[in-house]
Amino acid sequence: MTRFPATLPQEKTLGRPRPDRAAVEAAVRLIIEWAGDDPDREGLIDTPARVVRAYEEFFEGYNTDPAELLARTFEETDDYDDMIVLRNMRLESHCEHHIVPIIGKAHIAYLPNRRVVGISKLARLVEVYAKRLQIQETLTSQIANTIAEVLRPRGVAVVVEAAHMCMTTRGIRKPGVTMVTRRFIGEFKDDADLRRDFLAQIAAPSERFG
Ligand SMILES: Nc1nc2c(ncn2[C@@H]2O[C@H](COP(=O)(O)OP(=O)(O)OP(=O)(O)O)[C@@H](O)[C@H]2O)c(=O)[nH]1
Ligand SMILES: [Zn+2]
Repeated sequence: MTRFPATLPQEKTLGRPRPDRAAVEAAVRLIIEWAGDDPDREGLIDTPARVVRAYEEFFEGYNTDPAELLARTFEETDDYDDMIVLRNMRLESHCEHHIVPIIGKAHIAYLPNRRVVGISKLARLVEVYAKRLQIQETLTSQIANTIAEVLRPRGVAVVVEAAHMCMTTRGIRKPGVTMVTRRFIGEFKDDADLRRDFLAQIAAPSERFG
């Protein structure tokens, strides 16, 4: 039996009112002072503005509706009905607990139900959710749920493997540890052979073709 999530996670974040840039720069200046440095010295004077520009990049996923990204699909794929896999996508995110980088990779597969999507859109989908604050479990589920809801494929599989800098560079400090999260929907959930096939695909050595 094919199971899909009933609805997409609510996009409560889109269109929220935001504080203005000057207020955010002032907050960064306060952190510099709190750390014990002088925010007016030459090397730091432009830092609040730089940090805000950098954070704009890190959090740009709040500006895009993920479902809209996948809206443009190609119908009628002749008879292609096997899995479509996008593997080894670099993933850069920030954890919601410490706002510290999460670096890793994502792998996505889906079993089309006549409709396919441009492959770059799947990579963009990963990017949109990665450039928001969340935990890795939620990130993994959101990517899978959106593909399931918008494309209505026969199945979706998402695996994320990442290192959390909040665990490697501070706190417990365990460099080399990675976290693996997986979400299987539809036929990937029901069919252990299919799941193994997908996991073998993403484990295989990959060659750089270009
Ligand atoms: N499950 C999960 N935990 C995460 C993720 N990112 C960070 N964490 C954890 O979130 C937890 C937050 O725990 P707290 O005790 O509130 O924070 P903390 O005092 O900074 O904890 P330590 O990191 O253990 O020093 C930590 O255990 C982190 O390792 C994630 O994506 N998923
Ligand atoms: Zn963290």
